[in-house]
Amino acid sequence: MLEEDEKIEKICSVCKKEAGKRCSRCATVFYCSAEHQQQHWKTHKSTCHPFKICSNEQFGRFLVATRDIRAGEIVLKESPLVFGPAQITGPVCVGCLQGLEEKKHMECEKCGWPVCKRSCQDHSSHQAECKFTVARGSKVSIQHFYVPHPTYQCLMPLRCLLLSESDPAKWDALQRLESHDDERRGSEQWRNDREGVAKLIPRFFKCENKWDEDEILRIVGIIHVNGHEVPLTEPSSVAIYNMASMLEHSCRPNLAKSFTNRNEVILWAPNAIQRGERLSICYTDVMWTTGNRLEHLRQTKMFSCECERCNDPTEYETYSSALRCSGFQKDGKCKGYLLPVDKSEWTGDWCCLKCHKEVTGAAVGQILERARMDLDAMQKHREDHCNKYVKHYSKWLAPNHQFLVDVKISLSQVIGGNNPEAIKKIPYDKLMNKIKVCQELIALFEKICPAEARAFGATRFELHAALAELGRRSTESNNPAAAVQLEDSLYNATECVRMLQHEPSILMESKICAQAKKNAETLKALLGIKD
Ligand SMILES: C[S@@+](CC[C@H](N)C(=O)[O-])C[C@H]1O[C@@H](n2cnc3c(N)ncnc32)[C@H](O)[C@@H]1O
Repeated sequence: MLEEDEKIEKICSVCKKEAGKRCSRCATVFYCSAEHQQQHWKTHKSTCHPFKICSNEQFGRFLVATRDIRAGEIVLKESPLVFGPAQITGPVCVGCLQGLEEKKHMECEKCGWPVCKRSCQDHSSHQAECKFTVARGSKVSIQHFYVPHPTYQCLMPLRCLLLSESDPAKWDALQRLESHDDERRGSEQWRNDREGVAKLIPRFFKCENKWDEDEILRIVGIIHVNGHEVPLTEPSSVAIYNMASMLEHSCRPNLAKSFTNRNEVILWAPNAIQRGERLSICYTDVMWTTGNRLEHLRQTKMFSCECERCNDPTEYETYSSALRCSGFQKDGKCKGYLLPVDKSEWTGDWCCLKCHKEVTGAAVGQILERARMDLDAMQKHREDHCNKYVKHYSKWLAPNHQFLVDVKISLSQVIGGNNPEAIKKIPYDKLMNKIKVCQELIALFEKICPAEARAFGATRFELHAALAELGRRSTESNNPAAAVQLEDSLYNATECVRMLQHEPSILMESKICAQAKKNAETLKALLGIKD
């Protein structure tokens, strides 16, 4: 793809004469002189990205790096085309989108939609729907605050539809996004959207002839396929971006996603990316098993993932979706792992990679369902519950299985994590166990999700804290290993900061990052390291 670039005539974007300079930020436009480059910057800066848009039959549009991207570089920072409440949500403030409690809210003076404070009724994102609601002739009246509210399902689609009048340029960009209209038609989700949105909007807003059902359903499809969950409010909200919506999915993506306090998305590269590589994010949860990821992508994004990770049932020999053969055999001796007989059929029969015994899909399903239910029921903030779960399900699940990893992440945080002093009081074996759990998690993340910045950041923080405590104890007992342990702690604190540097101040991760920064300074002083 990029070889074609080499054949492109290098012509100055300003005077169209032969050009010897290339824009170093995007590597896609040329100039004959520094003056012309400077002159062109005003127009060029909005499209100056280190990637270009490509497309093919299978993926539609996708983004490809036009130059080498350094580890840590921001690849794209973008404001949303539109943002609003999630489809299934209790009442939230229509200005800032924060959740509301029954007696602690007010109503927009013009239209009646709930807001948390007066200034929120003037929020720009509420204006078009406010006018539109006023036009229906009566104010909205939200009465029930503790259940998902049906009218809220209409809000995000309405915000999108009203862009055609309030912001035609954004409306055009929205129209170009994939809706999977035909594939969605007839599905359970589509039927719910038809009843809950496409039929409700005309009825509720008294606008029978404004949009037809198919038009509304197409927009709902665009929201499902392209919407990003934004975790800045409680409950989370949804935003649609223009460029970011063109990123393809991979179950081992190369970009990390974060948000600013203003709902901008930040896509950055935790590790270096080579020119010509395709840029990707994960549309589902990278920690899930292959079966769960595939199913979720099929249901919500309408495609069957064929990425490298999905094509390798061992998932880079981590066996993250595997079960243990021993759990299903009477003698319990076989140490092999079970994986599906057919790698694209995760609900079919499974087979042991070692002894080749087969287990029915139903038996596998039963264990997974039980493990999932116990996971939902347990108290993850309790170390004893976590240990009990890990001990019990290690009989059936491979050590890197989604459910065990979920509990091990909790365990890494709860061991000595009650308060800043708690780690000083835990016995040596617990401290070593915390270190072991963190190291195993990091080794797993490096293989299956090297760009999962938040998981890395949080686990690096726990590991740094445990190693600092180990170093402290070693120092007290004159153990010569102390220096290495403290250096290792410093390395993990620094990595934590690197991974969480783009997290917004609203989120806990940003506080963890700030604490890691402080701790790194203390460790440097202790080790006599100067910047
Ligand atoms: C958010 S959109 C990405 C942009 C889209 N390709 C476009 O042209 O607007 C998501 C859709 O892109 C396609 N897509 C993204 N990643 C894919 C992948 N790994 N394999 C197949 N299709 C993919 C699917 O059709 C998916 O529903």
